[in-house]
Amino acid sequence: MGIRTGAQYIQALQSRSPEIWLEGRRITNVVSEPVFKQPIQEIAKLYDMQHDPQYQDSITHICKETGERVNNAFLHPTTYEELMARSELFEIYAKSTFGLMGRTPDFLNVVVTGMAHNGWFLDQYNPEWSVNIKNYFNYIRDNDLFLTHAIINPQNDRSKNSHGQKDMFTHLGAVEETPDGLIVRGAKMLATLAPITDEVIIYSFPGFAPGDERYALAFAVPVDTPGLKLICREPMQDGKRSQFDHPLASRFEEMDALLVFNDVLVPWDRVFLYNNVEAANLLYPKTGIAQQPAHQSGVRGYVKLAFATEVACKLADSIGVDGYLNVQNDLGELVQNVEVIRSLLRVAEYEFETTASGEVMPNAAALETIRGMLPKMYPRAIEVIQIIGAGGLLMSPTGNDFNAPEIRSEIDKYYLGRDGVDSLERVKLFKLAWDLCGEAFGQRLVQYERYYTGDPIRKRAIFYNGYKRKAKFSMVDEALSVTNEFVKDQPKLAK
Ligand SMILES: Cc1cc2nc3c(=O)[nH]c(=O)nc-3n(C[C@H](O)[C@H](O)[C@H](O)COP(=O)(O)OP(=O)(O)OC[C@H]3O[C@@H](n4cnc5c(N)ncnc54)[C@H](O)[C@@H]3O)c2cc1C
Ligand SMILES: Nc1c(O)cccc1C(=O)O
Repeated sequence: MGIRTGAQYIQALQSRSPEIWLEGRRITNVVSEPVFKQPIQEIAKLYDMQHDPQYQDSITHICKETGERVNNAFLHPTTYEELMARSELFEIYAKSTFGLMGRTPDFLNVVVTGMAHNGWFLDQYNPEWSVNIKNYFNYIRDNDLFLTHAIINPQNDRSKNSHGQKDMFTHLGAVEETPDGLIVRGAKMLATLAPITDEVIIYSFPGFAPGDERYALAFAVPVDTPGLKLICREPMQDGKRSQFDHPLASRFEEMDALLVFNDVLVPWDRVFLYNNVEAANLLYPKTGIAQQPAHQSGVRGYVKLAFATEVACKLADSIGVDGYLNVQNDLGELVQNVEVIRSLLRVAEYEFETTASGEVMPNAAALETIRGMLPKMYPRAIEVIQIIGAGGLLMSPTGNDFNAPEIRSEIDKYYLGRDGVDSLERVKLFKLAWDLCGEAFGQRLVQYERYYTGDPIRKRAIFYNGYKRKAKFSMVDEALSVTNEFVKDQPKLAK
Protein backbone atom coordinates (compact mmCIF):
# COMPACT_ATOMS: atom_id res chain seq x y z
CA MET A 1 0.00 0.00 0.00
CA GLY A 2 2.68 2.57 0.93
CA ILE A 3 1.79 6.04 2.14
CA ARG A 4 -1.64 6.46 3.75
CA THR A 5 -3.89 9.50 3.64
CA GLY A 6 -5.30 11.12 6.76
CA ALA A 7 -8.70 9.61 5.93
CA GLN A 8 -7.16 6.13 5.74
CA TYR A 9 -5.49 6.65 9.12
CA ILE A 10 -8.82 7.70 10.66
CA GLN A 11 -10.63 4.81 8.97
CA ALA A 12 -8.16 2.40 10.57
CA LEU A 13 -8.83 3.93 14.00
CA GLN A 14 -12.56 3.49 13.42
CA SER A 15 -12.15 -0.13 12.42
CA ARG A 16 -10.77 -1.13 15.84
CA SER A 17 -11.96 -1.05 19.41
CA PRO A 18 -9.01 -1.01 21.79
CA GLU A 19 -9.80 -1.05 25.51
CA ILE A 20 -9.27 2.62 26.38
CA TRP A 21 -10.15 4.02 29.79
CA LEU A 22 -10.53 7.77 30.25
CA GLU A 23 -11.74 9.31 33.52
CA GLY A 24 -13.39 6.05 34.53
CA ARG A 25 -15.19 5.65 31.19
CA ARG A 26 -14.58 3.01 28.55
CA ILE A 27 -14.10 4.81 25.25
CA THR A 28 -15.83 2.90 22.50
CA ASN A 29 -15.26 5.28 19.61
CA VAL A 30 -11.97 7.10 19.86
CA VAL A 31 -12.62 9.13 16.73
CA SER A 32 -15.75 10.80 18.08
CA GLU A 33 -14.41 11.32 21.63
CA PRO A 34 -13.95 15.11 22.05
CA VAL A 35 -10.61 14.77 23.86
CA PHE A 36 -9.06 12.92 20.93
CA LYS A 37 -10.82 14.61 18.00
CA GLN A 38 -8.40 17.45 17.34
CA PRO A 39 -5.16 15.53 18.02
CA ILE A 40 -6.40 12.91 15.53
CA GLN A 41 -6.88 15.69 12.98
CA GLU A 42 -3.33 16.93 13.60
CA ILE A 43 -1.90 13.43 12.98
CA ALA A 44 -4.16 12.96 9.94
CA LYS A 45 -2.69 16.17 8.54
CA LEU A 46 0.78 14.61 8.65
CA TYR A 47 -0.47 11.63 6.66
CA ASP A 48 -2.10 13.96 4.12
CA MET A 49 1.14 15.91 3.72
CA GLN A 50 2.65 12.77 2.18
CA HIS A 51 0.29 13.26 -0.77
CA ASP A 52 0.69 17.03 -1.00
CA PRO A 53 2.96 18.03 -3.93
CA GLN A 54 4.39 20.80 -1.73
CA TYR A 55 5.85 18.19 0.67
CA GLN A 56 5.80 14.81 -1.02
CA ASP A 57 9.34 14.77 -2.38
CA SER A 58 10.74 16.11 0.89
CA ILE A 59 9.14 13.60 3.22
CA THR A 60 8.70 10.41 1.16
CA HIS A 61 10.70 8.30 -1.27
CA ILE A 62 10.23 5.30 -3.54
CA CYS A 63 11.13 2.12 -1.68
CA LYS A 64 13.80 0.14 -3.56
CA GLU A 65 12.41 -3.17 -2.29
CA THR A 66 8.73 -2.68 -3.16
CA GLY A 67 8.66 0.16 -5.68
CA GLU A 68 6.03 1.87 -3.54
CA ARG A 69 6.19 5.39 -2.15
CA VAL A 70 6.91 5.29 1.59
CA ASN A 71 7.74 7.76 4.34
CA ASN A 72 11.35 8.88 4.87
CA ALA A 73 11.20 7.53 8.43
CA PHE A 74 11.56 4.11 6.77
CA LEU A 75 14.67 5.18 4.89
CA HIS A 76 17.71 3.33 6.22
CA PRO A 77 20.39 6.01 5.84
CA THR A 78 23.64 4.89 4.23
CA THR A 79 24.70 8.31 2.90
CA TYR A 80 24.72 11.89 4.15
CA GLU A 81 22.00 12.72 1.62
CA GLU A 82 19.72 10.03 3.04
CA LEU A 83 20.38 11.29 6.56
CA MET A 84 19.35 14.75 5.40
CA ALA A 85 16.23 13.36 3.72
CA ARG A 86 15.19 12.17 7.16
CA SER A 87 16.16 15.49 8.73
CA GLU A 88 13.90 17.28 6.27
CA LEU A 89 11.01 14.99 7.19
CA PHE A 90 11.58 15.63 10.91
CA GLU A 91 11.61 19.39 10.40
CA ILE A 92 8.51 19.50 8.19
CA TYR A 93 6.53 17.32 10.60
CA ALA A 94 7.76 19.25 13.63
CA LYS A 95 6.84 22.59 12.09
CA SER A 96 3.34 21.30 11.45
CA THR A 97 2.84 21.03 15.23
CA PHE A 98 5.33 23.76 16.28
CA GLY A 99 7.35 20.94 17.81
CA LEU A 100 4.66 20.45 20.45
CA MET A 101 3.83 16.86 19.51
CA GLY A 102 6.85 14.68 20.24
CA ARG A 103 5.64 11.24 19.32
CA THR A 104 4.37 11.79 15.78
CA PRO A 105 4.58 8.64 13.59
CA ASP A 106 8.12 9.40 12.39
CA PHE A 107 9.59 8.89 15.88
CA LEU A 108 8.89 5.19 16.37
CA ASN A 109 9.07 4.37 12.69
CA VAL A 110 12.68 5.50 12.88
CA VAL A 111 13.21 3.30 15.96
CA VAL A 112 11.88 0.21 14.16
CA THR A 113 13.88 1.05 11.03
CA GLY A 114 17.01 1.17 13.20
CA MET A 115 16.21 -2.06 15.04
CA ALA A 116 15.42 -3.96 11.83
CA HIS A 117 18.58 -2.85 10.06
CA ASN A 118 20.74 -3.89 12.98
CA GLY A 119 19.69 -7.51 12.76
CA TRP A 120 23.31 -8.51 13.43
CA PHE A 121 22.71 -7.57 17.06
CA LEU A 122 19.68 -9.82 17.61
CA ASP A 123 21.24 -12.58 15.48
CA GLN A 124 23.90 -13.04 18.14
CA TYR A 125 21.21 -14.16 20.58
CA ASN A 126 18.47 -15.67 18.40
CA PRO A 127 18.30 -15.44 14.59
CA GLU A 128 14.49 -15.68 14.72
CA TRP A 129 14.33 -12.33 16.50
CA SER A 130 16.09 -10.50 13.68
CA VAL A 131 13.80 -12.14 11.09
CA ASN A 132 10.80 -11.07 13.18
CA ILE A 133 11.86 -7.44 13.46
CA LYS A 134 12.70 -7.28 9.73
CA ASN A 135 9.24 -8.64 8.85
CA TYR A 136 7.65 -6.25 11.29
CA PHE A 137 9.53 -3.34 9.75
CA ASN A 138 8.25 -4.35 6.29
CA TYR A 139 4.72 -4.59 7.68
CA ILE A 140 4.64 -1.14 9.28
CA ARG A 141 6.43 0.47 6.31
CA ASP A 142 4.10 -1.04 3.72
CA ASN A 143 0.99 -0.22 5.75
CA ASP A 144 2.30 3.15 6.95
CA LEU A 145 1.40 2.44 10.58
CA PHE A 146 1.51 4.66 13.62
CA LEU A 147 3.11 3.19 16.75
CA THR A 148 3.20 4.03 20.43
CA HIS A 149 5.80 2.64 22.81
CA ALA A 150 6.31 2.03 26.50
CA ILE A 151 9.87 1.45 27.62
CA ILE A 152 9.64 2.36 31.30
CA ASN A 153 8.29 0.31 34.17
CA PRO A 154 5.52 1.81 36.27
CA GLN A 155 6.90 4.07 38.98
CA ASN A 156 6.37 1.91 42.08
CA ASP A 157 9.53 1.22 44.05
CA ARG A 158 12.50 2.48 42.05
CA SER A 159 14.94 1.23 44.69
CA LYS A 160 14.17 -2.34 43.60
CA ASN A 161 14.53 -4.15 40.31
CA SER A 162 11.57 -5.69 38.48
CA HIS A 163 11.94 -9.05 40.21
CA GLY A 164 12.06 -7.33 43.61
CA GLN A 165 8.68 -5.56 43.32
CA LYS A 166 5.91 -6.67 45.67
CA ASP A 167 4.01 -8.53 42.96
CA MET A 168 5.90 -10.59 40.39
CA PHE A 169 3.83 -9.04 37.62
CA THR A 170 3.68 -5.38 38.60
CA HIS A 171 6.27 -4.78 35.91
CA LEU A 172 5.47 -6.36 32.55
CA GLY A 173 6.90 -9.86 32.34
CA ALA A 174 6.50 -13.20 30.62
CA VAL A 175 4.14 -15.62 32.35
CA GLU A 176 4.52 -18.66 30.13
CA GLU A 177 5.45 -19.91 26.69
CA THR A 178 2.72 -21.52 24.58
CA PRO A 179 2.88 -23.05 21.09
CA ASP A 180 1.28 -19.86 19.72
CA GLY A 181 3.40 -17.36 21.54
CA LEU A 182 4.32 -15.74 24.80
CA ILE A 183 1.80 -14.84 27.50
CA VAL A 184 2.70 -11.52 29.14
CA ARG A 185 1.31 -9.83 32.25
CA GLY A 186 1.90 -6.52 34.07
CA ALA A 187 2.24 -2.84 33.18
CA LYS A 188 4.52 -0.53 31.27
CA MET A 189 4.49 3.26 30.94
CA LEU A 190 4.34 5.92 29.47
CA ALA A 191 2.68 5.35 26.13
CA THR A 192 2.22 8.77 24.58
CA LEU A 193 -0.61 9.04 22.04
CA ALA A 194 -1.46 5.33 22.58
CA PRO A 195 -5.26 5.71 22.15
CA ILE A 196 -4.89 7.06 18.63
CA THR A 197 -2.19 4.71 17.33
CA ASP A 198 -2.30 1.43 15.42
CA GLU A 199 0.32 -0.65 17.23
CA VAL A 200 2.22 -0.85 20.51
CA ILE A 201 5.92 -1.70 20.67
CA ILE A 202 7.53 -2.72 23.94
CA TYR A 203 11.23 -2.69 24.74
CA SER A 204 13.23 -1.12 27.56
CA PHE A 205 15.86 1.34 28.56
CA PRO A 206 18.83 -0.58 30.01
CA GLY A 207 18.81 -1.44 33.72
CA PHE A 208 18.00 -5.14 34.01
CA ALA A 209 19.88 -7.24 36.58
CA PRO A 210 20.24 -11.01 36.92
CA GLY A 211 16.86 -12.27 38.13
CA ASP A 212 15.01 -9.93 35.73
CA GLU A 213 15.00 -12.43 32.85
CA ARG A 214 11.21 -12.62 32.49
CA TYR A 215 11.06 -8.81 32.17
CA ALA A 216 13.76 -8.62 29.51
CA LEU A 217 11.38 -8.43 26.57
CA ALA A 218 10.77 -6.71 23.26
CA PHE A 219 7.68 -7.25 21.12
CA ALA A 220 4.89 -5.50 19.23
CA VAL A 221 1.14 -6.07 19.13
CA PRO A 222 -1.87 -4.22 17.67
CA VAL A 223 -3.32 -1.69 20.08
CA ASP A 224 -6.63 -3.61 20.20
CA THR A 225 -5.05 -6.94 21.21
CA PRO A 226 -7.30 -8.80 23.68
CA GLY A 227 -6.21 -8.30 27.29
CA LEU A 228 -4.43 -4.99 26.64
CA LYS A 229 -5.88 -2.03 28.58
CA LEU A 230 -4.93 1.61 28.01
CA ILE A 231 -5.49 3.71 31.14
CA CYS A 232 -5.23 7.39 30.19
CA ARG A 233 -4.02 10.09 32.51
CA GLU A 234 -6.40 12.96 33.29
CA PRO A 235 -6.86 14.98 30.12
CA MET A 236 -5.59 18.55 30.15
CA GLN A 237 -8.43 19.81 27.96
CA ASP A 238 -11.94 18.49 27.45
CA GLY A 239 -11.94 18.85 23.70
CA LYS A 240 -14.66 21.49 23.93
CA ARG A 241 -12.64 24.58 24.83
CA SER A 242 -12.45 27.09 21.99
CA GLN A 243 -9.46 27.42 19.72
CA PHE A 244 -9.66 31.19 20.33
CA ASP A 245 -9.13 30.76 24.08
CA HIS A 246 -6.67 27.87 23.82
CA PRO A 247 -5.04 27.98 20.40
CA LEU A 248 -2.43 25.34 21.32
CA ALA A 249 -3.98 23.25 24.12
CA SER A 250 -7.11 22.69 22.04
CA ARG A 251 -5.07 21.18 19.20
CA PHE A 252 -1.87 19.52 20.27
CA GLU A 253 -2.47 17.57 23.45
CA GLU A 254 -0.68 14.20 23.35
CA MET A 255 -2.54 11.84 25.67
CA ASP A 256 -0.32 9.55 27.76
CA ALA A 257 -1.43 6.12 28.93
CA LEU A 258 -0.40 3.29 31.20
CA LEU A 259 -0.44 -0.01 29.32
CA VAL A 260 -1.76 -2.95 31.31
CA PHE A 261 -1.28 -6.41 29.86
CA ASN A 262 -3.64 -8.98 31.35
CA ASP A 263 -2.27 -12.27 30.04
CA VAL A 264 -1.85 -10.99 26.53
CA LEU A 265 -0.75 -13.48 23.88
CA VAL A 266 2.19 -12.21 21.85
CA PRO A 267 2.57 -14.39 18.74
CA TRP A 268 6.10 -15.77 18.36
CA ASP A 269 6.63 -13.87 15.13
CA ARG A 270 6.12 -10.62 17.05
CA VAL A 271 8.73 -11.40 19.71
CA PHE A 272 11.99 -9.51 19.11
CA LEU A 273 13.79 -10.33 22.36
CA TYR A 274 12.96 -12.48 25.36
CA ASN A 275 14.47 -13.91 28.50
CA ASN A 276 17.88 -12.33 27.98
CA VAL A 277 19.07 -9.62 30.34
CA GLU A 278 22.27 -8.91 28.43
CA ALA A 279 20.47 -8.48 25.10
CA ALA A 280 17.79 -6.27 26.68
CA ASN A 281 20.45 -4.04 28.27
CA LEU A 282 22.52 -3.72 25.08
CA LEU A 283 19.68 -3.30 22.56
CA TYR A 284 19.33 0.44 23.20
CA PRO A 285 23.01 1.45 23.25
CA LYS A 286 24.25 -0.92 20.52
CA THR A 287 21.72 -0.72 17.70
CA GLY A 288 21.26 2.94 16.92
CA ILE A 289 17.74 2.94 18.31
CA ALA A 290 18.95 5.66 20.65
CA GLN A 291 20.89 7.71 18.11
CA GLN A 292 18.48 7.74 15.16
CA PRO A 293 15.37 8.83 17.11
CA ALA A 294 17.51 11.39 18.94
CA HIS A 295 17.89 13.05 15.53
CA GLN A 296 14.10 13.35 15.31
CA SER A 297 13.94 14.60 18.92
CA GLY A 298 16.71 17.10 18.31
CA VAL A 299 15.07 18.59 15.23
CA ARG A 300 11.65 18.63 16.89
CA GLY A 301 13.10 20.13 20.09
CA TYR A 302 14.81 22.81 18.03
CA VAL A 303 11.50 23.78 16.40
CA LYS A 304 9.76 23.84 19.79
CA LEU A 305 12.47 26.01 21.35
CA ALA A 306 12.42 28.36 18.35
CA PHE A 307 8.63 28.61 18.64
CA ALA A 308 8.73 29.42 22.39
CA THR A 309 11.43 32.01 21.66
CA GLU A 310 9.28 33.65 18.98
CA VAL A 311 6.37 33.76 21.43
CA ALA A 312 8.57 35.45 24.07
CA CYS A 313 9.84 38.05 21.57
CA LYS A 314 6.37 38.87 20.20
CA LEU A 315 4.97 39.11 23.73
CA ALA A 316 7.66 41.59 24.78
CA ASP A 317 7.18 43.67 21.65
CA SER A 318 3.38 43.72 21.99
CA ILE A 319 3.48 45.54 25.33
CA GLY A 320 6.49 47.70 24.56
CA VAL A 321 8.93 46.16 27.06
CA ASP A 322 11.58 44.89 24.68
CA GLY A 323 13.45 48.20 24.88
CA TYR A 324 14.49 47.40 28.45
CA LEU A 325 17.98 46.00 28.95
CA ASN A 326 16.85 43.18 31.26
CA VAL A 327 14.24 42.02 28.75
CA GLN A 328 16.71 42.22 25.87
CA ASN A 329 19.17 40.18 27.93
CA ASP A 330 16.59 37.44 28.51
CA LEU A 331 15.43 37.41 24.89
CA GLY A 332 18.99 37.43 23.58
CA GLU A 333 19.71 34.41 25.75
CA LEU A 334 16.77 32.52 24.22
CA VAL A 335 17.78 33.38 20.66
CA GLN A 336 21.34 32.23 21.41
CA ASN A 337 19.99 28.97 22.85
CA VAL A 338 18.09 28.36 19.60
CA GLU A 339 21.32 29.00 17.69
CA VAL A 340 23.22 26.57 19.92
CA ILE A 341 20.74 23.79 19.16
CA ARG A 342 20.65 24.65 15.44
CA SER A 343 24.45 24.54 15.31
CA LEU A 344 24.61 21.25 17.21
CA LEU A 345 22.16 19.73 14.74
CA ARG A 346 24.31 20.81 11.81
CA VAL A 347 27.38 19.29 13.53
CA ALA A 348 25.42 16.09 14.22
CA GLU A 349 24.57 15.86 10.53
CA TYR A 350 27.85 17.01 8.90
CA GLU A 351 30.02 15.01 11.28
CA PHE A 352 28.00 11.84 10.81
CA GLU A 353 29.33 8.43 11.78
CA THR A 354 29.21 5.30 9.61
CA THR A 355 28.80 2.01 11.45
CA ALA A 356 30.52 -1.25 10.51
CA SER A 357 27.30 -2.32 8.78
CA GLY A 358 27.24 0.88 6.70
CA GLU A 359 24.49 2.76 8.55
CA VAL A 360 24.97 6.51 8.67
CA MET A 361 24.20 7.93 12.09
CA PRO A 362 24.18 11.54 13.22
CA ASN A 363 27.12 12.36 15.47
CA ALA A 364 26.48 10.89 18.91
CA ALA A 365 28.26 13.53 21.02
CA ALA A 366 26.40 16.40 19.33
CA LEU A 367 23.03 14.68 19.77
CA GLU A 368 23.75 13.80 23.37
CA THR A 369 24.68 17.43 24.00
CA ILE A 370 21.29 18.48 22.64
CA ARG A 371 19.68 15.88 24.90
CA GLY A 372 21.55 17.36 27.83
CA MET A 373 20.86 21.02 27.06
CA LEU A 374 17.23 21.10 25.94
CA PRO A 375 15.93 19.94 29.34
CA LYS A 376 17.35 23.20 30.69
CA MET A 377 16.82 25.49 27.70
CA TYR A 378 13.14 24.78 27.14
CA PRO A 379 12.07 25.35 30.78
CA ARG A 380 14.15 28.54 30.69
CA ALA A 381 12.27 29.76 27.60
CA ILE A 382 9.01 29.12 29.43
CA GLU A 383 10.30 30.98 32.49
CA VAL A 384 11.19 33.98 30.32
CA ILE A 385 7.66 34.00 28.84
CA GLN A 386 6.28 33.99 32.40
CA ILE A 387 8.62 36.81 33.47
CA ILE A 388 7.85 39.00 30.45
CA GLY A 389 4.08 38.40 30.41
CA ALA A 390 3.90 38.82 34.18
CA GLY A 391 0.40 39.66 35.49
CA GLY A 392 -0.96 40.20 32.00
CA LEU A 393 -0.81 36.46 31.37
CA LEU A 394 -3.54 35.95 33.98
CA MET A 395 -5.77 38.75 32.79
CA SER A 396 -6.94 37.71 29.32
CA PRO A 397 -10.68 37.90 28.69
CA THR A 398 -12.32 35.15 26.66
CA GLY A 399 -13.50 35.12 23.07
CA ASN A 400 -17.05 35.42 24.40
CA ASP A 401 -16.11 38.69 26.13
CA PHE A 402 -15.11 40.14 22.76
CA ASN A 403 -18.53 39.15 21.47
CA ALA A 404 -20.46 40.83 24.34
CA PRO A 405 -21.47 44.29 23.06
CA GLU A 406 -21.96 45.61 26.64
CA ILE A 407 -18.23 45.30 27.44
CA ARG A 408 -16.58 45.37 24.03
CA SER A 409 -15.52 49.01 24.23
CA GLU A 410 -13.85 48.41 27.61
CA ILE A 411 -12.14 45.29 26.29
CA ASP A 412 -10.82 47.23 23.33
CA LYS A 413 -9.64 50.09 25.54
CA TYR A 414 -8.03 48.27 28.45
CA TYR A 415 -6.50 45.30 26.70
CA LEU A 416 -4.71 47.05 23.89
CA GLY A 417 -0.93 46.91 23.69
CA ARG A 418 1.73 49.35 22.54
CA ASP A 419 0.97 51.75 19.66
CA GLY A 420 -0.20 49.69 16.71
CA VAL A 421 -1.24 46.60 18.71
CA ASP A 422 -4.98 46.41 19.22
CA SER A 423 -6.72 44.49 21.99
CA LEU A 424 -7.60 41.50 19.82
CA GLU A 425 -4.01 41.02 18.65
CA ARG A 426 -2.62 41.42 22.16
CA VAL A 427 -5.13 39.09 23.81
CA LYS A 428 -4.65 36.40 21.14
CA LEU A 429 -0.92 36.52 21.69
CA PHE A 430 -1.23 36.37 25.49
CA LYS A 431 -3.57 33.39 25.21
CA LEU A 432 -1.07 31.56 23.03
CA ALA A 433 1.64 32.35 25.57
CA TRP A 434 -0.51 31.18 28.50
CA ASP A 435 -1.17 27.83 26.83
CA LEU A 436 2.61 27.36 26.70
CA CYS A 437 3.57 28.71 30.11
CA GLY A 438 0.56 28.43 32.40
CA GLU A 439 -1.90 25.77 31.33
CA ALA A 440 -1.51 22.15 32.44
CA PHE A 441 -0.95 21.52 28.73
CA GLY A 442 2.15 23.75 28.82
CA GLN A 443 3.43 22.18 32.03
CA ARG A 444 3.28 18.76 30.38
CA LEU A 445 5.32 20.17 27.51
CA VAL A 446 7.98 21.24 30.02
CA GLN A 447 7.91 17.83 31.70
CA TYR A 448 8.20 16.20 28.28
CA GLU A 449 11.36 18.14 27.47
CA ARG A 450 12.84 17.28 30.87
CA TYR A 451 12.14 13.57 30.74
CA TYR A 452 11.26 12.28 27.29
CA THR A 453 14.75 10.93 26.83
CA GLY A 454 15.12 9.52 30.33
CA ASP A 455 16.58 11.04 33.47
CA PRO A 456 18.78 13.93 32.24
CA ILE A 457 21.10 13.70 35.24
CA ARG A 458 21.91 10.04 34.78
CA LYS A 459 22.19 10.59 31.02
CA ARG A 460 24.73 13.33 31.53
CA ALA A 461 26.70 11.16 33.95
CA ILE A 462 26.79 8.37 31.33
CA PHE A 463 27.94 10.94 28.76
CA TYR A 464 30.75 12.14 31.05
CA ASN A 465 31.89 8.60 31.84
CA GLY A 466 32.02 7.82 28.11
CA TYR A 467 34.08 10.98 27.54
CA LYS A 468 36.46 10.06 30.35
CA ARG A 469 37.01 6.57 28.96
CA LYS A 470 38.23 8.02 25.66
CA ALA A 471 39.87 11.25 26.85
CA LYS A 472 43.66 11.45 26.84
CA PHE A 473 43.92 14.86 28.55
CA SER A 474 47.05 15.39 26.44
CA MET A 475 46.86 19.20 26.59
CA VAL A 476 47.14 19.11 30.37
CA ASP A 477 50.08 16.69 30.14
CA GLU A 478 51.73 18.95 27.59
CA ALA A 479 51.19 22.05 29.76
CA LEU A 480 52.68 20.27 32.75
CA SER A 481 55.64 18.87 30.85
CA VAL A 482 57.62 22.12 31.36
CA THR A 483 57.59 21.48 35.10
CA ASN A 484 58.93 17.95 34.75
CA GLU A 485 62.51 18.78 35.59
CA PHE A 486 61.82 21.14 38.50
CA VAL A 487 61.33 18.73 41.40
CA LYS A 488 64.11 16.24 41.88
CA ASP A 489 63.24 12.61 42.65
CA GLN A 490 59.68 12.79 41.28
CA PRO A 491 57.65 9.67 42.15
CA LYS A 492 56.92 7.50 39.11
CA LEU A 493 53.13 7.29 39.09
CA ALA A 494 51.39 4.58 37.16
CA LYS A 495 49.35 6.15 34.33
C1 LIG B 1 5.43 13.86 28.92
C2 LIG B 1 6.20 12.58 28.85
C3 LIG B 1 6.01 11.72 27.77
C4 LIG B 1 6.69 10.51 27.71
N1 LIG B 1 6.45 9.66 26.68
C5 LIG B 1 6.96 8.41 26.72
C6 LIG B 1 6.60 7.44 25.73
O1 LIG B 1 5.87 7.71 24.79
N2 LIG B 1 7.08 6.19 25.88
C7 LIG B 1 7.90 5.84 26.90
O2 LIG B 1 8.29 4.69 26.99
N3 LIG B 1 8.28 6.75 27.82
C8 LIG B 1 7.83 8.00 27.77
N4 LIG B 1 8.20 8.91 28.71
C9 LIG B 1 8.86 8.35 29.92
C10 LIG B 1 10.24 8.75 30.08
O3 LIG B 1 11.05 7.87 29.37
C11 LIG B 1 10.50 8.67 31.60
O4 LIG B 1 9.71 9.66 32.22
C12 LIG B 1 11.92 8.90 31.92
O5 LIG B 1 12.67 7.82 31.46
C13 LIG B 1 12.15 9.03 33.42
O6 LIG B 1 11.64 7.90 34.10
P1 LIG B 1 10.58 8.07 35.25
O7 LIG B 1 9.59 9.09 34.84
O8 LIG B 1 10.10 6.74 35.59
O9 LIG B 1 11.40 8.70 36.46
P2 LIG B 1 12.16 7.90 37.60
O10 LIG B 1 13.18 7.00 36.99
O11 LIG B 1 11.20 7.25 38.50
O12 LIG B 1 12.90 9.06 38.36
C14 LIG B 1 12.28 9.81 39.41
C15 LIG B 1 13.35 10.62 40.15
O13 LIG B 1 14.22 9.75 40.86
C16 LIG B 1 15.57 9.86 40.43
N5 LIG B 1 16.09 8.50 40.26
C17 LIG B 1 15.37 7.39 39.93
N6 LIG B 1 16.18 6.32 39.85
C18 LIG B 1 17.42 6.76 40.10
C19 LIG B 1 18.70 6.13 40.12
N7 LIG B 1 18.84 4.83 39.87
N8 LIG B 1 19.77 6.89 40.38
C20 LIG B 1 19.64 8.22 40.61
N9 LIG B 1 18.45 8.87 40.60
C21 LIG B 1 17.37 8.16 40.35
C22 LIG B 1 15.49 10.60 39.06
O14 LIG B 1 16.63 11.40 38.85
C23 LIG B 1 14.23 11.42 39.20
O15 LIG B 1 14.54 12.66 39.80
C24 LIG B 1 7.58 10.15 28.77
C25 LIG B 1 7.79 11.03 29.83
C26 LIG B 1 7.12 12.23 29.88
C27 LIG B 1 7.37 13.14 31.04
N1 LIG C 1 13.29 8.70 24.65
C1 LIG C 1 13.50 7.69 23.76
C2 LIG C 1 12.48 6.80 23.52
O1 LIG C 1 11.32 6.91 24.21
C3 LIG C 1 12.66 5.79 22.60
C4 LIG C 1 13.84 5.68 21.93
C5 LIG C 1 14.86 6.56 22.15
C6 LIG C 1 14.68 7.55 23.05
C7 LIG C 1 15.81 8.50 23.31
O2 LIG C 1 15.58 9.66 23.64
O3 LIG C 1 16.92 8.07 23.17
